[in-house]
Amino acid sequence: MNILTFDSDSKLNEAAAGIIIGTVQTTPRAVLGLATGGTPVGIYKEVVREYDRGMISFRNAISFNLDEYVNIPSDHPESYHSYMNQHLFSHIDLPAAQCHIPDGNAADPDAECRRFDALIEQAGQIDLQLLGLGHNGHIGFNEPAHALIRGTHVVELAEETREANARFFDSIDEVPKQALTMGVGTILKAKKIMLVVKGADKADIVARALQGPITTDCPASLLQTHPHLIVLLDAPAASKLKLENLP
Ligand SMILES: N[C@@H]1[C@@H](O)[C@H](O)[C@@H](COP(=O)(O)O)O[C@@H]1O
Repeated sequence: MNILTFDSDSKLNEAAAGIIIGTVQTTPRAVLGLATGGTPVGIYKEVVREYDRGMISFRNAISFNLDEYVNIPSDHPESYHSYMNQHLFSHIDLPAAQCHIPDGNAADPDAECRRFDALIEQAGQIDLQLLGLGHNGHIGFNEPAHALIRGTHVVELAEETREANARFFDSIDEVPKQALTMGVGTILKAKKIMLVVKGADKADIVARALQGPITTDCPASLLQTHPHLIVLLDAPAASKLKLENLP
């Protein structure tokens, strides 16, 4: 595990964007696993800035998003389809046919999950998986549970997750109760994982995820088992790590 801490948001975003861009530049048909939420917004902005400077083309890349809410129209401003278009896809030359996000409105959600997994399988391994971290330790929308699911599946969102994401909606009643999410098995199969966490409110969960026991109660703790995990933290998010125990 490689942990990097940053004293400014812009340096963190530049470093994370640099890792994404480096992967696309050095991998012939790079397969990117992409994330949503507040954390990656500045990273995508930096990627777009480099794209605008002519530093990178995504023409040959393929992307898979981690998750999508169930039952909100894909053009709803808070759907992850809208998020990705707004923050990344509409600004770069990644062909629409090569961007994959689970369809939260599929008539048969289980079939949609199998379709999504088959597409990932066909594309080969994910070269770089970008991850944020939920306050309860979720990755994608894999919530704490007795057992975690390997592939893409329908998940009931934890109340704390709905409360955390209510800031993006007019009220908590509008936050969907379910989502489709890539499973932890797929996430852990990525060749490289980049976990990005910002803010003092995540300091406790960062310490649990990276230095606590490996347990399904904190799905992000499974990342400790990954051979190529790079963690980018701002100083507040890193503040509860025990420096003497850093790997
Ligand atoms: N499903 C997403 C996750 O992929 C994200 O990493 C996490 C943290 O989000 P944020 O970056 O807004 O704190 O919660 C969301 O609900």
